[in-house]
Amino acid sequence: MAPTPSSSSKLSQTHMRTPQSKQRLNFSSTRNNPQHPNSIAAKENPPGEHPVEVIGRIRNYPGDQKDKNPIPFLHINPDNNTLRVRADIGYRDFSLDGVSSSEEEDLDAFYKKFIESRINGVKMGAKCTVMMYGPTGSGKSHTMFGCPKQPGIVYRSLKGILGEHGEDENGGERLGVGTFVQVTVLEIYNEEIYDLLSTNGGGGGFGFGWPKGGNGSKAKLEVMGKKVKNANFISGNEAGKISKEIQKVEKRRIVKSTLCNERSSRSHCMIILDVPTVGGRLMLVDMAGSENIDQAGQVGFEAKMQTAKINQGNIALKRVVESIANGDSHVPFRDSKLTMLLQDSFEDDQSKILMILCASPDPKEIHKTVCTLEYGAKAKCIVRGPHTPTKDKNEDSSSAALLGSRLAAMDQFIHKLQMENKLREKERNEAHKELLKKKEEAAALRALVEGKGTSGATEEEINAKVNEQALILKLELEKKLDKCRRMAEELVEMERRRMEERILQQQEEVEMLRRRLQEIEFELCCSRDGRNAVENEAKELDSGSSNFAKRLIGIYGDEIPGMVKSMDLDMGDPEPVMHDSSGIHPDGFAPQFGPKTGLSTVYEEEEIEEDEEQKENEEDEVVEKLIIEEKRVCSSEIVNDLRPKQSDSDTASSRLLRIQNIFTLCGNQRELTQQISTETPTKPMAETIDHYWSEVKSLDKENSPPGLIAACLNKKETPYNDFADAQIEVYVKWEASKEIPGKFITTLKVVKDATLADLRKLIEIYLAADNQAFTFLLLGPVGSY
Ligand SMILES: Nc1ncnc2c1ncn2[C@@H]1O[C@H](COP(=O)(O)OP(=O)(O)OP(=O)(O)O)[C@@H](O)[C@H]1O
Repeated sequence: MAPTPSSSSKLSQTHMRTPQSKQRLNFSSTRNNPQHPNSIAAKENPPGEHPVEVIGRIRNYPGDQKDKNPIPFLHINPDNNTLRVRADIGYRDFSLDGVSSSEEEDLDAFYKKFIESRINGVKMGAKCTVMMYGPTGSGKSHTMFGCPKQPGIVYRSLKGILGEHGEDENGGERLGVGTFVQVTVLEIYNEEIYDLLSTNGGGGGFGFGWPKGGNGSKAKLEVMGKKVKNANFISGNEAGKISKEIQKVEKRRIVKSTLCNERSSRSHCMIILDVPTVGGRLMLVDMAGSENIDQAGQVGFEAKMQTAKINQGNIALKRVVESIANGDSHVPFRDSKLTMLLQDSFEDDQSKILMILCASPDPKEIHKTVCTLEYGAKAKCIVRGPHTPTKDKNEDSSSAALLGSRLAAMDQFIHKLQMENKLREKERNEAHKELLKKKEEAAALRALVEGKGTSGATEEEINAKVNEQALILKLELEKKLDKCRRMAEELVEMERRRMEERILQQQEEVEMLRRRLQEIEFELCCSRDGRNAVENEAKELDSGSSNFAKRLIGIYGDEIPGMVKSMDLDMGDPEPVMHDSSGIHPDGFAPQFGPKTGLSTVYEEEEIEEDEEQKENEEDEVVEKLIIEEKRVCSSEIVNDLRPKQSDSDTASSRLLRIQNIFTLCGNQRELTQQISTETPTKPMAETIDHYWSEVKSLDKENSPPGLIAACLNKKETPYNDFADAQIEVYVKWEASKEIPGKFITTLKVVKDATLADLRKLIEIYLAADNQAFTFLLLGPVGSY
């Protein structure tokens, strides 16, 4: 912690002596007062000077009180130096060095009128003490510190010494390169001195009356002689920065609400502003309110004691002033900390004191105002006596001490400047290096840009290149597309050829089958009609496949005995005709034929009257439609048994009869099948079931015959035996639609409970055309044909 210039120097502490400490100030007694024209001193000695100047400052009415008191009791006389206090019984004039009303002169005007000249003196090395004296609420702090709109004397003085931006206020030449100030801020409270710039709290706090949000406890300082020891200070040459610091610490002052002032300063505040380069010193003292204990309205012993202690400084100062003014041999400077610190201000003949007496215009405050003015008038009367040789001798030693102090402060400041200079030098070097680096980077970038500019292509060239590349890519793409197209065409062609080959192959197979069929038919004819017939058939077969169909008609054209000729009973088709057990068709069409092996399904041609060419074509179609499968042969006896009796033309009764016959037939067949199916189903049988299963799978289940589907589905879960048990074989002959003419014969397996509708569905599946209409012609047990 750096000491204040005055306290840091041991020299100043030990050797500094108040020049006039051993010499009484001449006071204004008539006898000794040199100002008095009749005084002896005036005759013998040159007139002494007044070390204390007194200015009256009348604050404006607080709030709306002005309206309530239209007639002011304080009146400034035209000479501007006399203040008249009016009372009911008369008036009293107080002669001062100046009077100012804050209503007429704001702080700026007041500063310029009464303070500025003294600050200029400090700048030149003079010493000046400005102290605010007056009762609480009279505007002391306001005048000293001001308000945000109007800076007080403290800040204006700083600006006056250092200038706005480190230059002097008038914007002229600075007072040498080393013009700076050192500022110490002290607070005297309860007869203790505290360092408001200290934040470490070495001296402990008060615990009473601290302002809210204070920066913690303050350091307590000791007084050595007439100076404080180890006080912190702010040094610098920028008024703004220092002002900000003072503003901060000023808030740390102890304030308290009193009857007289809501935020009453309960302490004396002393701002010591040294200008080491010239030895100037400005002491700004904002004194606590000068009211007495009762006026302060404090209650309680402790509070009263505090008020008493606060007043101790005021009372001591009052006594000092009176003592000096009276020419007493002893001036009680040491009665209070305040007067100890102000001793130099009174005794140093180069020091001037400006006492600002603050007064309120409120008539209620008249008593305090009069007291204050009386006090000021006394202080104004202090006259500093002429110098004596002894004093000169003392002055010399004092001057030496002062010089030593100044030199120490200068050394300190120079050291500080050197450090700052080094720091700035370092920053400058770093900035310079950074600048060089940036320059290099900029040069490199420039070179890059320039290089690109010379070697690079123009925009048109770049565009042309891009277009060229795009064209190449497009051509390549088109080539690839062509290739793909060709490949696809080749593939299609290949596939087409393969399909053609397959068709040819299938045609060959069909041809082979046709031939095989012819052989079978031939064998069949041989077995039935004998050799001649066989020869005839062979001849017919040789003559073309159309004869095959013709022969089939010959063979199967008649209704098979025991078969039902059905006209789709469910759909109201023409009624089927039932054969009698003799196997004779009602039309006399159906011939008898015995058990036989052969086709389960054949296509019957009805008309073979067309010309040869047409016949050949139709034969080809018929051959293609042939479905050959192995067929089990049933005995004709069964058919005979199952065959219904000869039907008559009575439609209703014959229909009922026929239906009954069908179910009888189916029932008989079921019995037969049950007998047969005790054996394990043969492979063809299993294949047939599989065939139906695959057919049924492709069906739309909702529209499928329930019995059949059930059977087929059950077949999946049940073994063949069970499935065979559940089925019977039925011989069915039907006629397809007119679009696809022809008759079909086949044996079908149906479930035992199947209805004609189921059978119809089965045939639809068989035809693989759901929408294809057809008509039942015959229905009967297997082997009945
Ligand atoms: N000239 C003025 N113009 C405007 N307001 C003023 C003026 N003088 C004082 N005041 C206001 O009056 C109130 C009391 O003033 P101030 O605190 O300066 O009195 P004080 O003499 O310092 O009192 P204390 O001794 O109790 O600290 C403050 O709110 C202050 O702003």
